[in-house]
Amino acid sequence: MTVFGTGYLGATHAACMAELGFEVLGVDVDEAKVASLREGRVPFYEPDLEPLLQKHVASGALRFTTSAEEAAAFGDVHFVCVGTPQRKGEHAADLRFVDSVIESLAPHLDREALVVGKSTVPVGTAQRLAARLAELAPSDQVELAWNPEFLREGFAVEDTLRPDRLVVGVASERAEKVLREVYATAIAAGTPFLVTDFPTAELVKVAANSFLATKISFINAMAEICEATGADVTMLADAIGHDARIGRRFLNAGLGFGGGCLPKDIRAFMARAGELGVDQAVTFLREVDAINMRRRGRVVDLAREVLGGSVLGTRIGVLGAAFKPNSDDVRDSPALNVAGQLQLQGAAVTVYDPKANGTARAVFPTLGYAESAVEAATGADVVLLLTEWAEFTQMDPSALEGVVAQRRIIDARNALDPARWRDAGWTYRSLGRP
Ligand SMILES: NC(=O)c1ccc[n+]([C@@H]2O[C@H](COP(=O)([O-])OP(=O)(O)OC[C@H]3O[C@@H](n4cnc5c(N)ncnc54)[C@H](O)[C@@H]3O)[C@@H](O)[C@H]2O)c1
Ligand SMILES: O=c1ccn([C@@H]2O[C@H](COP(=O)(O)OP(=O)(O)O[C@H]3O[C@H](CO)[C@@H](O)[C@H](O)[C@H]3O)[C@@H](O)[C@H]2O)c(=O)[nH]1
Repeated sequence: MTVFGTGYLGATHAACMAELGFEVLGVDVDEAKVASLREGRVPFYEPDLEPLLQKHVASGALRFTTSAEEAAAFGDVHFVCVGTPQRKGEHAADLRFVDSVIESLAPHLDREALVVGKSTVPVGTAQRLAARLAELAPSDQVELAWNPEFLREGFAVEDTLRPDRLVVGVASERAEKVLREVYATAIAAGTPFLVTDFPTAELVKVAANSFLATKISFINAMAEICEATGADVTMLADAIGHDARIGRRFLNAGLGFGGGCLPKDIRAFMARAGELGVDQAVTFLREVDAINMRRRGRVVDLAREVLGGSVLGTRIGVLGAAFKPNSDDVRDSPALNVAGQLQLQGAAVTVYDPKANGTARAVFPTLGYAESAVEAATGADVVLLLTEWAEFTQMDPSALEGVVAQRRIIDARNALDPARWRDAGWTYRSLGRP
């Protein structure tokens, strides 16, 4: 089989398919990425992925190329894992990479093949691509299926090898049969395997991400109320989370969601609903987005408040740049956004992230970068915890004693024990906790 796109999703999928016993060819247009993967080096940080890559590159089960023609000849199942980012200045998804895979692959498909979309796309895309595939492929035994992916960064390998469900949108029993063979290991282990039509499969993905985003913004809205009343949003989340119908997961209030998925997916969903004339069905997502973006401003305001009204000329130590821990991904990162806003307002900002300094520097070269939490906090008038890496949440306040200029900390992820910091003489502030 082949995997088009070897980013966070595709590289993981390719390595995991090799782990399941398939011969896999990864395809990417980025020559540097392909060169790195060929040497067994994952060009981003994802726990557990590199050993898997190295094992299967070494055995020859996993190879990489930049040639779509080579891929067409290599396999009968072709996964599409390329990016579908937000279009510049718009809410809609940019589908040019998905389109280009079909345009480059289809003309070489001269025998039976199944093209399986995994990228997150607006509903209706699969039907359009299936028609294009039929137009371009020399063989009439070429078909499309849609198999959305639900993996989380930081747990990508585990989620791929042991998914909590598999969803396949198919147009024929033959396609279903092929996908049952591909996922035989997970199915045998009891993973629910849901067979749907194209639009349902596409919608399952955006509905799931919309629900997760809504859950986070719901608790962040409660955090705003807690701040106005002196209530504690963490205890509130614990209490409502005990209701099994609600559940405690994804109720961590704080700086809100970012990354390459939730923000752009809810926006693309709104744009698509607008095109379909059903925008009213998802106008609540506008509020979900707005609540989420307000969290970033709230942290900047809190920093200003703690610093006596202005950040101008102050020194700020920032812990975390990635959009979440255990990842080096800084796409739409709330942490970097806050760091950038504070710098724009005149603070000297020094950032430290255990894995994301490099990716952060590439998009935000003007910020200061440190090699450790202590270095970032050196001389700081306030320290901001913006990504809850274990390295930060387990830190003892004494580690920064005598390092900072002022013992002030803003815990924007509600990830520290307030008593521990206050008892050590720190001014501790968080979002939605007294
Ligand atoms: N990152 C995640 O956790 C995750 C999880 C589930 C779904 N998704 C979805 O998967 C898709 C990919 O996301 P990602 O985070 O891996 O993106 P990414 O930007 O990390 O990777 C995309 C890759 O596709 C390559 N590419 C572009 N055009 C190509 C072409 N014509 N042929 C071959 N390769 C090409 C790019 O060079 C890049 O390496 C998106 O639709 C995303 O919404 C991502
Ligand atoms: O209680 C919570 C949980 C998460 N977040 C934030 O939400 C964002 C997204 O987190 P998470 O969903 O864990 O990360 P992703 O790797 O982006 O995964 C989401 O997006 C992927 C791509 O579509 C999907 O496959 C996954 O199922 C979906 O969880 C991050 O900024 C988190 O800090 C919170 O603020 N509070």
